[in-house]
Amino acid sequence: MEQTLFRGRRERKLGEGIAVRLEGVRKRYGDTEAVAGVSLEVRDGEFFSLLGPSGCGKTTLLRMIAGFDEPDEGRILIAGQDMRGVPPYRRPVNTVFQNYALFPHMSVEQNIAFGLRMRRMPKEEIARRVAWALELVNMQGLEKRRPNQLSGGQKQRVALARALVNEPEVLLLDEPLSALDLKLRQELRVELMNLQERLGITFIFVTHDQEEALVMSDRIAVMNRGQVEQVGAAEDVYELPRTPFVARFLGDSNLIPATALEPRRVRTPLGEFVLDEEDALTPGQEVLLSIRPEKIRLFREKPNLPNVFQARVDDIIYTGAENHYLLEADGVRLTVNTLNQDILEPGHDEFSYDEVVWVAMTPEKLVVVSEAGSGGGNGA
Ligand SMILES: Nc1ncnc2c1ncn2[C@@H]1O[C@H](COP(=O)(O)OP(=O)(O)OP(=O)(O)O)[C@@H](O)[C@H]1O
Repeated sequence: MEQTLFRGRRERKLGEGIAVRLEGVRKRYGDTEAVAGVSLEVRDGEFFSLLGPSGCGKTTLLRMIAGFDEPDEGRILIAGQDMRGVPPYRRPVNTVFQNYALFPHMSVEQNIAFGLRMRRMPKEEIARRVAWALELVNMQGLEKRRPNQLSGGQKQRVALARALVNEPEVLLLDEPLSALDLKLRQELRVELMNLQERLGITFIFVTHDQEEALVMSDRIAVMNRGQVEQVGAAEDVYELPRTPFVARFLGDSNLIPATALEPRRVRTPLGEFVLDEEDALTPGQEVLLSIRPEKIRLFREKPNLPNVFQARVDDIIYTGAENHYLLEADGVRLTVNTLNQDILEPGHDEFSYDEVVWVAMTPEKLVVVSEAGSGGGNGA
């Protein structure tokens, strides 16, 4: 099995084993199928994210791994053990919640020590572990404070320390950064990543924030309506989305309808395109093609490239670091993002309103996304 992953383009070696395995897990609340058949494997030492919009079933899935809820169908295995009927406190996992869930009447130290006291650990061992956990999250010196004397970021550090002090095999994190402001969130992202790398604990991280998932994760499972639509390394799910939902949810995407003429040749409203696609199409097949706004290239003169056509600049949005061009061609609207960067020749991308430009779509950046639910990249 391939064990080398890249996070932020840094090579990471993961363990051989499977920390958490979900097999056909389902959960229904009345008429709502919150989790609709999820199969996944999370590797030992992996930073794994469950990413999806509100209501897609992320929290329900996490709660079932933690043992706060049981699946209606399917199995959850942690470190190879079937968890059916195993209560939360007997599972080798701990959870960090969005709202910290600290005990308000206890000091930082007492909050962190609570789980260890419940397990009747000797006093010296508790003190040693609490000191270790405080140092881990940079909270030394604040051990006597109460939660209401802490900032949001500090509270979340205490919540993290309280979970880590139990030395779980798997740490479950349910939107732990979403209550914090952007700057703090960005700082804590880096801290969390470093901590995870240092401790080697498996993290399962729930978020609806695509950037957070892309930055932090070894792999991401993109969820929609109780199902996993695609699993892969950040670059894979971003560069090669397999469903229209994944293409739209992770960043912006241009979706173009196409009909296959040959396995790697399609007809679109913009002309005939060649594809560089692993899985060949059947002639007559109707698909959607996805291309990211920053992968489309614009030219003044007709370039000698495949998949070129002309379009009119309908609107230009200046966002500081980028220009967003809204193009119109044969009834299709496209968004193109270009960087305003000094290393590029001046004037290379300064197109004007109503200008007719040449557009090129590199075959390897043009991805076939099958309709969701039609077998377009699932689970495991
Ligand atoms: N205890 C419950 N009783 C009834 N319905 C529930 C319960 N818990 C969750 N649901 C429903 O199940 C679906 C999935 O909810 P879940 O909380 O897992 O989604 P989520 O992806 O975590 O969303 P969010 O990001 O908003 O927390 C939703 O439609 C939700 O309303």
